Parts: sequence; structure tokens; C-alpha cells
Amino acid sequence: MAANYAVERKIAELAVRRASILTNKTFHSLVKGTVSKEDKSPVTIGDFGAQSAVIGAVLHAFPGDAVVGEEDADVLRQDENTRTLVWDLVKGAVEESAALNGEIGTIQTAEEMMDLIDRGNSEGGPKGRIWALDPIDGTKGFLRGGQYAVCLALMVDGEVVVGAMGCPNLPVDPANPDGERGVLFSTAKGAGAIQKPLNSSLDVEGTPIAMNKVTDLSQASFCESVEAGHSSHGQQAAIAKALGITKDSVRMDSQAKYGSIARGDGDIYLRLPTSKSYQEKIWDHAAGKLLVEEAGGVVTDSVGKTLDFSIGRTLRDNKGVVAAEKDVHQQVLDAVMAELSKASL
Ligand SMILES: Nc1ncnc2c1ncn2[C@@H]1O[C@H](COP(=O)(O)O)[C@@H](OP(=O)(O)O)[C@H]1O
Ligand SMILES: [Mg+2]
Ligand SMILES: [Mg+2]
Ligand SMILES: [Mg+2]
Repeated sequence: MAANYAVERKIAELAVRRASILTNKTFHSLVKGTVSKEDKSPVTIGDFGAQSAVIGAVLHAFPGDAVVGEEDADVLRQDENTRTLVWDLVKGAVEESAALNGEIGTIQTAEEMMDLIDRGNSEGGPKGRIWALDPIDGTKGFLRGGQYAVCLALMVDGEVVVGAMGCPNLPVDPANPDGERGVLFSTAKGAGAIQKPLNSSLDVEGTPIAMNKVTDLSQASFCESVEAGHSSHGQQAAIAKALGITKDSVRMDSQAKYGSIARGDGDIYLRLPTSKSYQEKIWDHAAGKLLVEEAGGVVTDSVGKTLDFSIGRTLRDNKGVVAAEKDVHQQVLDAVMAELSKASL
């Protein structure tokens, strides 16, 4: 029988939730407060803190696993002020989440916190159990008070089998954008995808989510990055036109885009390379791609190749992302390839 990874999925949910408590606190105490938005420190502090909160939980449950994490602790080891700021936040979030989250391991000292951050140093690869972690995805969104996500996935022998994503600023009900915010998405291969409020109690199962069935592509809507440097807005607009789509695309930071289309709030996510040399990182896509697949979608790169998570910390053989409901993915991909063939990239 295929493994169902139920325990890993539960731990991933709890880990991401603990880190989301921390990032939320970081935003309210630092970003909104005294630190200027041009200053990188609040997001750095949130990144470090979230990485230790997640890796601490993952390794408490699965001490033999490896982790590919976006950050490392070099700066913290050199800069005592930043270290103290991060440690205060981590201590607080670990205590606060203990009651909500059950036993997912404590972090006792600043030293231990830094060691946990540095356990994210795996090179990835095709063998064994490796977690991919983006402690704050959408750092620019985080700083603007917009969308960001704490993203965690488990890969086994190079294949993504579990994904969890905390989106503290995403409305629980997309039809009620001014209502409660904070969504936890989770998925495991073959088991579907769910969402639940980030602050749900432990026994809440969550609501299954599914992509929209698109019967008329001209009525579809796109999600794309806010950052024109991360995905070509001009090419996206040309592709929309070629498909007869007239709705404005929804611009959003982070893997919240994958979560949004997975729950039917938008239909297509395009990420169109803006440079030949940029290599997409596995932690920017692992959790989101499984969420979309388990909600009825297909995810490829911009030439139709599956995303290959087995070759290291990056997706170096892939270019961009095309995510859409399975029955229309090929049609979208054809339009993408036709448009990109016009460019000299
Ligand atoms: N030139 C580039 N092209 C594509 N993605 C890029 C990029 N430069 C940075 N990124 C990635 O884009 C991610 C944000 O995605 P999005 O644009 O969808 O919000 C960033 O994650 P972090 O914010 O975790 O650093 C970063 O890894
Ligand atoms: Mg990222
Ligand atoms: Mg990040
Ligand atoms: Mg980054």
C-alpha cells in the first residue's frame, strides 16, 4: 500500500502554523512600528525566526530527515542585536503556540535556534526524505502588509508528497475579503487538498478545496506575481489576449497564488521568466505545486516539462511555471509557448 504521510502532513501543518504566529507578530511589532520599510531587517528577522520554528518541529518529529531551507544563520552568529531580537520572537512564539499546537518540540536557547536554522543546509537531490522550506515566501508582500506564505513540503526520493502553507493575510472566505484572515492549506499525494483557518483547534479537519472547472477559457482569470522582475507582465497580458481573456489578472505575492487557484479563487497561475540565468528555487514551488495538483490541476514549466525537484536546491532545468485546471492546461500551455517563441529569451 502506498504511504499516506498522514503524520508528516500533520506535523507540517503544526510547524507552519507555529511559524505563522511568529511572522504575524514580527509584522505587527516591527514592520508596522518603528522600522522603515526600506530596511530589510524586519523581514530578515521574520525569515530567521520562522525557519527555526519550522525546522525545530520537523526534526523533533523526524530527527533523521534533511531540510533544504532558504536561509542560514551566518548573520545571526555575527550580529548580537539581531540575534537577540530573533530569539525573543522565537521564544514567544514557541510558548504561545505550545497550547494551540500540542507537542512539536521546544527551542531552548539562541544557540539551538541558530543550529536549527543551519540544519536547512541540505543540497537536496534524488534520494531520501528531504523537506523544502521557505520561511517567508513573498518577502516583498510581507513588508507591504500584503500576501506572503510560510511554505513547507516533504520530498521523498525527489518527489513532493506533502505540502503545507500558512497564509496569514489571506481571507478565509474569498467571497468575504474583509472577513477573517489567515488560511492554512495542506495536502498529501493522493489524499486531496484542504484549507482551514490558521487558528483552528487541532482536531479541525479542514474543508476540501478544488480548482474551478473552466468550461469557457475566455471567462478565466489569471494570478501572477506583483513583481515584474519575477514574471513578465507584458507577456502574460499578450497570452491573456490570445486566449480571449478580458478580466484583469490578480497580482499577488508568494505561493498564495497556488493556494488561491487551488481553491477556485482564480484559474491560472503563470510565471514567465524575465532572465535567462535565474534559477527557480525548490522552496518557492514545492508546496504550491502539490496543492494545485491535488485540487485538480496540472503544473508544468513554460515549455511543458514537469518541475523537477530532484536535482538540488533549484529547479535549474525548468523555466517558469504554468499552472491550470487539468482539462485546460494544454490549451494555456500552447498559448504560452506561442508567445514565448516570439521572444529572444
Ligand atoms: N528574477 C526572479 N525571477 C523569478 N523569481 C524570483 C526572482 N528573484 C527572486 N525570485 C523569487 O520570487 C519569490 C517570490 O515570488 P512571487 O514573485 O511569486 O511573490 C521570492 O521568494 P522570497 O520572497 O521567499 O525570497 C524569490 O525567491
Ligand atoms: Mg520564496
Ligand atoms: Mg523566502
Ligand atoms: Mg528570498
